[in-house]
Amino acid sequence: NTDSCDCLHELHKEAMKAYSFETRNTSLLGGQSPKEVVLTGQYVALNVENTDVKKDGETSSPILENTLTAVLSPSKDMTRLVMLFGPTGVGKTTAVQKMLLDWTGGKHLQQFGFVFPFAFRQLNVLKQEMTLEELLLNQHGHLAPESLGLILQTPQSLLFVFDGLEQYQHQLDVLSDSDICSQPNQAAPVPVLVSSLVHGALLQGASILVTARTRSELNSSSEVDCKHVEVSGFSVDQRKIYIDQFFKNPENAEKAFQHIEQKIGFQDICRLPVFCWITCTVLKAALEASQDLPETLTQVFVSAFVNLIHAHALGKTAARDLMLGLGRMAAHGLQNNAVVSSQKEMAAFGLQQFLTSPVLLGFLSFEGDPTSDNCMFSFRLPAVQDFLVAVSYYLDISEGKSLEEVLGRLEGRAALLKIFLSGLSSALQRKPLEGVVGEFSSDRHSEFTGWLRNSTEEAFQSWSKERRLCSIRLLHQCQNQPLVKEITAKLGCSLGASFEELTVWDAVALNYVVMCCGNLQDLNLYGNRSLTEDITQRLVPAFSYSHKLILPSCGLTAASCDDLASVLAQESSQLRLLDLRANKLEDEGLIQLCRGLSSPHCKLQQLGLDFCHLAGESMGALSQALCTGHSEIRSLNLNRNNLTDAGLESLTRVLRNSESKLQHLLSDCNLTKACCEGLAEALRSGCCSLMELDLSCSDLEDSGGLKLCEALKTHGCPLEVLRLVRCELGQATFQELGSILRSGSSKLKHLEVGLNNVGDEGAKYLWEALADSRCRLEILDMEMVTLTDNSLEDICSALRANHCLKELVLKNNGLTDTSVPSLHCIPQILESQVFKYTRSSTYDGFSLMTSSRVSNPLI
Ligand SMILES: Nc1ncnc2c1ncn2[C@@H]1O[C@H](COP(=O)(O)OP(=O)(O)OP(=O)(O)O)[C@@H](O)[C@H]1O
Repeated sequence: NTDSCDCLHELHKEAMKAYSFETRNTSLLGGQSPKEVVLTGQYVALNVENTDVKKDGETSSPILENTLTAVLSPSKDMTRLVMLFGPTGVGKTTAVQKMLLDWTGGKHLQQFGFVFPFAFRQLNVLKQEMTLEELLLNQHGHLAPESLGLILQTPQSLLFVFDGLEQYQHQLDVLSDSDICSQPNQAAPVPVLVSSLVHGALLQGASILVTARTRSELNSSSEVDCKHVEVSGFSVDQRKIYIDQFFKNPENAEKAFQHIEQKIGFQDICRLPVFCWITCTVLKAALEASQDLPETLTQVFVSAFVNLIHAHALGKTAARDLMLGLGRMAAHGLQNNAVVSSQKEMAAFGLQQFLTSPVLLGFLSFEGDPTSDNCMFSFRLPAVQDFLVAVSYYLDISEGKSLEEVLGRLEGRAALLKIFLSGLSSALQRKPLEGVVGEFSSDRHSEFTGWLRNSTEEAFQSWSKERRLCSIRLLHQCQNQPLVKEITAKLGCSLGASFEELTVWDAVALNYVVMCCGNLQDLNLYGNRSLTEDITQRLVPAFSYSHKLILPSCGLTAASCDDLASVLAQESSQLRLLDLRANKLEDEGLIQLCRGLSSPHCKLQQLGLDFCHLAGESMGALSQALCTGHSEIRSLNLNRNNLTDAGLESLTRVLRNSESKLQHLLSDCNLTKACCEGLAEALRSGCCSLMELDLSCSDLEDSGGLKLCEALKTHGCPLEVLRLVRCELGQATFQELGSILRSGSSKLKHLEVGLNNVGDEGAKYLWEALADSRCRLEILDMEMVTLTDNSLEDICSALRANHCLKELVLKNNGLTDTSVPSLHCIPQILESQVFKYTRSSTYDGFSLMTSSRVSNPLI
């Protein structure tokens, strides 16, 4: 018995070597036949994602074959059902074909004595009732009827593979008990046999592998152990392997790979092996003919379609009719989520005349006689459908559907369609296609251009980041420089793509748009966490065309600084403001950036480096760059770095340099009193142009504070804004500040000294100063300096006497109901708009600190 079973097993394996899930021929839009891919060694191992089977410690996505072998390993007598799913063209059929051939060759799935492959599409045509044994004989002619009893005796050793669930015209639902077929020799309709197998009623313990385009949740009975495995398509590395194999010529392979990675593939489309096949075929033809390579996705599809029509020598009228018929089929499929069309529907789409023509196989897949009622037709790739809908929009004005109608019917599923509509709106891009199908309608062209103009403006005024990014992609795809320039001019030459996840292809699109604009005011990429080195490198052209470049929280590291430096050093660079806040540049990054800052071409005026993980080491390079004589830097923000006193000391070189234009230095950076000596000296040097200095959050203490006061007292000290918040200052510094403000020699207009614990006594010096007519202070921030109601009288008299102050911040002090209402009664506070704001902010802070002790004075 065992011997005969072994013999049957070998016989079956031998026969399965010839089996093919699909009999399709290689076609431009469909790819190579899965079997050919495997037999010619073109198969690139695929990975899986989101699998129900997880292995501990696995970091990268596992290889598909290993996962399937593992998940199908029998553990108990329960039927195992595995759904292998992924979008069309991702390689499911090819993968199961590979598994089958591996099994026949003794690799993978060796736990099974017999693997029985089926294509769902072929099961549709079996209308008569039959037994499972007859079904097996029908599909696998090499089996002898008398051997089946023996083979089916041990279900655990059997694997049934069903490919292409979406092509199946029946459901796989659980059957009612009366409908179930439980015996291999019991006759039933084929859908009942299949469902009974899948749900474990027939041949319990057998394994079932089903492939489907979407994750289908089978309404399975409890006896079935159902697992899902998702095919994720080609990663970048796998694309590289595929392209190298495809081209053979390494130079062309590299060109094609770079071209796909940088320009053409996007929106995940190049994860699909079938897309790689189409694109490689088009690129290969162009490279061999020494033609220009397609620059956009639309150009790839235009080339593919033109090649197909040429290959079948179709005349213009026939080609146009074919495009229109396929366009109707595509629109019907997209609108109704219909995967297959019947022969009757094909006639309704106007494709009757093509049913017997070989050209149809170039665009569609079908099995058997295309004129028979049973034949079902489908597209191999949804992108082909989108392209056809776009082509027929421009070709067919007779049906009168407006663009809004066409897009509206597809609701959120029109992204790719818009790409093709935009691409085909370009005369240059559609020209080769017009050469074979005739001219596109100019009315349609105007309608689309108007729509693009409006939708782009709306997108950039909206909060939707997806819409903005989508607009950038559309503008790139249309390759229409005057139009892009006109639209961006209307947007005030300001582009924002904040909080996006820009891909390499988006970077290409963004570059194109900025180049068309020529002179961009702002480019705001705030919070683009994905600005990797690779992407910044590609964005160099866009960066150097921008006046203001906003890049906070973009995940930039030192690796990107070389590219940023090259932007600054470009002779044509327009950059005036560069905001790099909250990126982990570190000293290494800043040192590289300094290469650009010291270039004679650098025109930068404002540089934001706050919270960039800088320590003091890079300050030497920075001060050297700012002392070059041609530096235009006026504002430097180094807040929230760990500069150290030595780092700041290096920077004081810049302040002493008469050619430096630095006016604003923000460096709330954990400094100590040790930095004050050098700083004060620089401020007194007479060469310093610094108007704003922020040393908040540094342990300056009175000894540091007094040194700074020395500088403030010096005639000609340019400081107008000084922030010394939380600097451990005491009354001595406040006394000195008060006397400087009263002296009338200081230019100080804005003073922030909050979070220094000086109390009423310390603050008193500033109230006295405010009361003095020589005090020029306009803004005074005294948040949380432990004021109490005892200061009330001083504050009131200072405010009554003062005529300069515009804003006073008293948040988070110990003022209570006793003082706050009196403050509100001061005429200056009541009259001035700014005071009104300040008044409420005073109350906010006040209530925050002492809400348990006061009632709301404003009620
Ligand atoms: N692993 C692979 N290596 C090389 N080429 C592949 C691979 N997988 C698929 N292809 C190419 O992509 C084409 C489409 O693949 P396949 O038919 O297997 O996709 P599918 O997921 O079964 O699609 P559908 O859901 O439409 O049936 C193949 O004809 C082949 O040219």
